[in-house]
Amino acid sequence: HKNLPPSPPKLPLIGNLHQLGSSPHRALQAMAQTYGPLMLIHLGTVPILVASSVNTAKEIMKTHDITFASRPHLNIPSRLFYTCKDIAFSQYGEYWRQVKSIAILHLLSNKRVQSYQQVRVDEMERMMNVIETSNGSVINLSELLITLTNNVVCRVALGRTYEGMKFKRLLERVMELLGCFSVGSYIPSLRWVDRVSGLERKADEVAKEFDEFLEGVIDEHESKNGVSVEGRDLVDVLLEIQRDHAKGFRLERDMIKAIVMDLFTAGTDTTFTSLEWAICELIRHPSAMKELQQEASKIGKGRSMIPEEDLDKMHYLKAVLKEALRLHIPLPLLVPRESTDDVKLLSYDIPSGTQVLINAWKIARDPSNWEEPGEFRPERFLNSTIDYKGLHFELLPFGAGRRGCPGIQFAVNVNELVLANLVYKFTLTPAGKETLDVSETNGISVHKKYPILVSATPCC
Ligand code: HEM
Repeated sequence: HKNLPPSPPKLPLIGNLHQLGSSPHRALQAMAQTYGPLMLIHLGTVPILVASSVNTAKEIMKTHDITFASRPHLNIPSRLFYTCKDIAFSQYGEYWRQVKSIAILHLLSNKRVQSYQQVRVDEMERMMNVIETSNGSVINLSELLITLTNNVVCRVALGRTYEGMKFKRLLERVMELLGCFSVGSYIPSLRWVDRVSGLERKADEVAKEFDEFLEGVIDEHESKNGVSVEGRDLVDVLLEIQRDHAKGFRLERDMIKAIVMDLFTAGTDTTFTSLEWAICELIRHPSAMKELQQEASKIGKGRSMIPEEDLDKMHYLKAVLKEALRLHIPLPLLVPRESTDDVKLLSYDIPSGTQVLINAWKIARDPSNWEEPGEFRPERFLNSTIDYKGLHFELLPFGAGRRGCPGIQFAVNVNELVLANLVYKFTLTPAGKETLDVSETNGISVHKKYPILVSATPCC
């Protein structure tokens, strides 16, 4: 006798799986037009609640946040993250609380993020030098931005950079696998499909390679007894907590590796993606680019770079980054959640154990929340109090509530510094149509399909 939310008709065994296609956030947007802002779809035999409006997202992530604060146990994340001993995929409870607070205290708090200012400046300058020495020939800006975000996270978490394609390719493969659909997670009787298709094997191979890399990092830290190039880094802190058994919390080696791996996958890809989209939209909108360059030269006043202290005066810069995050939410369906109790949502009965997706992408492009939602118009944020920190449910690129992203400040500080200085120092001219193309990749995070290729000439 339960009053369940409306559901689209489903096929036996596969449910609505066939309707999701390669771009689930778009398919779910279309389904919500018919079935409403709170619908219950079925992926295989698993019911999934999909929220697609400000009101329904708020009910889940604010009113009933604690009920929806867990994550479902999924096959691929479990294989990659040491049976979900990381932060993002671990179930709600004491373990998650402990590891999240360690990551915040030692890596992501405002104070810690401020302390990495020199690392950001070094890496930004290093990138500017590469651009400068290109002497106007075509460069792959996307590639440079990935290296920059990777290096920043490596230096503060691991104490030094690990450059080279092998590491970058490994991270890419983790993100690809997280975006793959595991049949066995949704149709238990077809678990064998994941084995036959090679998905489980690929996940195990990547997990093994990452594990070897992380073992090397930990050995390096143990042998130098905690003194790294950058001073005390996150791995040093985690090893210290492991030795001390602080507050009776036992941090095992697998947990350390899962936490570090999580921060890489959650932190580098999303930060790079949002910066790449912002630059792409600026190149596509020369008047917005001009406005931002004028602001940059006013604040820069002919100095060699715009320092971080001055970024707060750059209101248009902040508006550009917000607008890019609105139009191109890096994780369009956020990270799946799961309820841990029966709950009444609006007038519907939602049973304990229901998986939940929030279609933040649809909400950020909903004409009832935004004027001309498909247009890139940074001005809309100039006289608006709407922010992305999880209090305004029309803009949720970082999620909200207990499971909201703890890395907002980390990402924003990198992106503001790099974008401000890039447009301050260079005029970017696109090389070829694909740079302006807004096609997206498929997967858990949505990238620009084609890299940004530009020639850069110094601004006088
Ligand atoms: C523009 C950049 C970023 C975006 C768009 C982003 C987005 C998100 C989203 C949507 C979630 C899930 C929120 C939810 O379920 O409500 C999340 C979780 C998380 N993010 Fe970020 N993130 C970014 C940068 C970072 C950075 C730089 C770090 C760390 C270095 C980070 C670490 C995490 C972690 C650890 C979680 C899991 C939180 C939990 O489950 O309790 N993120 N992020």
